[in-house]
Amino acid sequence: MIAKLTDPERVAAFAELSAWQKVDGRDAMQRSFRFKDFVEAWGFMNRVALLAEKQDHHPEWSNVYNRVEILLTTHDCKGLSARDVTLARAIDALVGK
Ligand SMILES: C[C@H](O)[C@H](O)[C@H]1CNC2=NC(N)=NC(=O)C2=N1
Repeated sequence: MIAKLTDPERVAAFAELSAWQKVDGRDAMQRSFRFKDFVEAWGFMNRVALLAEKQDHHPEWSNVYNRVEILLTTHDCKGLSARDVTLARAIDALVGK
């Protein structure tokens, strides 16, 4: 069973992943992305989907035209874990931050 992040790990994670925000009422992190159009947004989602499969860790997300909302949390521990940090880092690397 994967462990939830400790308080110091949580502080470090949100400091490092500064584009990600805490979520009201859930132990999760979220980030919004905006692209030129749907094709760009969909291309990004394809890349994230491949990362997620490779990491066996899957986002909760939605898309409206050129916007993509991603929420990361770990269902296995009902909260944030190191898996979310790893996936968030990889997603940030896809968009160059
Ligand atoms: C069986 C499979 O490895 C698990 O269900 C994985 C798949 N993807 C997952 N994704 C997320 N976000 N949380 C999980 O706990 C999780 N568990």
